Amino acid sequence: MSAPAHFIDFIDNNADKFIQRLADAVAIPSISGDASRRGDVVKMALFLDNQLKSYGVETKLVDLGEHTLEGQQLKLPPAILGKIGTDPKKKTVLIYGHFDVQPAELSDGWDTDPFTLTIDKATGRLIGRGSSDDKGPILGWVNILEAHKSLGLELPVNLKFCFEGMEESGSEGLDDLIESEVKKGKGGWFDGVDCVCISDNYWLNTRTPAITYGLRGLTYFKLNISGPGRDLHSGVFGRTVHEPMTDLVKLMSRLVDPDGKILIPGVDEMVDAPSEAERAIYDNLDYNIADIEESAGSATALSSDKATVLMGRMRYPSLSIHGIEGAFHGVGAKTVIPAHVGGKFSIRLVPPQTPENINPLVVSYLEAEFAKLNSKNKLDIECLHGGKPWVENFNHWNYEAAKKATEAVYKKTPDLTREGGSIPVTLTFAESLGVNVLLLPMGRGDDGAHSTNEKLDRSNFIEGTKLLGTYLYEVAAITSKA
Ligand SMILES: C[C@H](N)C(=O)N[C@@H](Cc1c[nH]cn1)C(=O)O
Ligand SMILES: [Zn+2]
Ligand SMILES: [Zn+2]
Repeated sequence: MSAPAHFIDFIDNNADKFIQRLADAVAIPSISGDASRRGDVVKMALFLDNQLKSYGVETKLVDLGEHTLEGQQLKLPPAILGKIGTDPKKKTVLIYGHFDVQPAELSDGWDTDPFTLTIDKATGRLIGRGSSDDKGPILGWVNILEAHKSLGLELPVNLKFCFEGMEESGSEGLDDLIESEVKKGKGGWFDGVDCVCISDNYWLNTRTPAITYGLRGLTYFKLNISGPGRDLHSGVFGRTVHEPMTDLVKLMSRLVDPDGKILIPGVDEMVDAPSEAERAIYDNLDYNIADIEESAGSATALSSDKATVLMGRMRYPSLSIHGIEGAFHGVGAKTVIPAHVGGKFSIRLVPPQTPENINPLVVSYLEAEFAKLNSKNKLDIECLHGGKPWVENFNHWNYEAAKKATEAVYKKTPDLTREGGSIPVTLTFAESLGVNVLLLPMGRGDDGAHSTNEKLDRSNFIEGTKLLGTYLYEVAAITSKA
């Protein structure tokens, strides 16, 4: 059963209205990692809740409790649970997405205000923070709901929704919510779910749609080094006291080599080498070094071998150094010795790695390396958040439906990929609901999620909405035959 032609026509005919809705969403700076923006994350939850309700979804906003951020005790933004349709003859698909975004400032190097959706008429790019990650995809689902309500068309499946506002900050509170709903059994919100679909990642390149069966996990650290009672004058105290920044830079330099090799003993070693057959999967993907260099904006790939680069993203761990809190970073030449600095790095994890088996290796290595510095400063190691990796069985009707939908909308066979990023809740859904989970991306490999000038191409938003809608029809068609 392919999607009805009038559904597809509705999407084409209402494209400008859908883009305006995306502009309204992008205008809310729902940055979960910034305490001063917490009100905006809540505003975004209410915006989305209102949209869902207006197209017939029964929703509830769930209070997830409190957490500490930047030394403040804050209420977590509510999660949105929704449902529409209870036909026992239909499959029930659970849709997950997130309405929070990464931080963005014009001064980071954006060409336009990150929270004003800018439409580049020449390229069709819809530029703004969250356009691709993940406001465009979640509004894709809203577009589908609007189309069905306006056309008086019955949805081909029952839908449940779980949208959160903390994904970019470790999905705090969400696992507990899912587990408590699952414990309720029959009356629980997720009761009766047959499969999960998440649209929150990207194609490998700019040409070929993808379906995704794996995500890396994550463990995120902050190394706090403190010593002097306050910031000091380097002319007065240089070569006089142990300097936190000097210790930190030394420690951070011992984490990873410039070629990506992780220097913490036992981390790289935990992952097996690929078989010839597995290597062939990467060799055969529609991807080349130019794709990564184009999306990175530089000719700096770690290897000229495509399979090596792809495996670096999909099936090996990686360690990235993100920044230093408390370090002098402004303009000018301030001659300061910072008193406290916090170095931030994270490790992307692949099976069998988990935060539980990796964190002790990280902590004992850093403590030993710090001891070698003979510094009188103090080191405190904080793990900010983490999540486990996930790999799914793609020989399942859920993936078959996504493949058929991709072929129907894009007239192309999708790349079958593993994503280098992380969505902590994915494994929780897979394990606690015991159902198949699929990632069906909307955006392209050069969207620049988390980066400056993040964009979603107009065609990806519109064709992507058709793709997500068609997928629901394909789920209904395949499972009615089974
Ligand atoms: C893949 C997804 N769209 C995403 O961007 N996930 C984030 C999750 C995260 C964890 N800490 C901060 N953000 C990612 O992979 O970085
Ligand atoms: Zn993200
Ligand atoms: Zn995301």
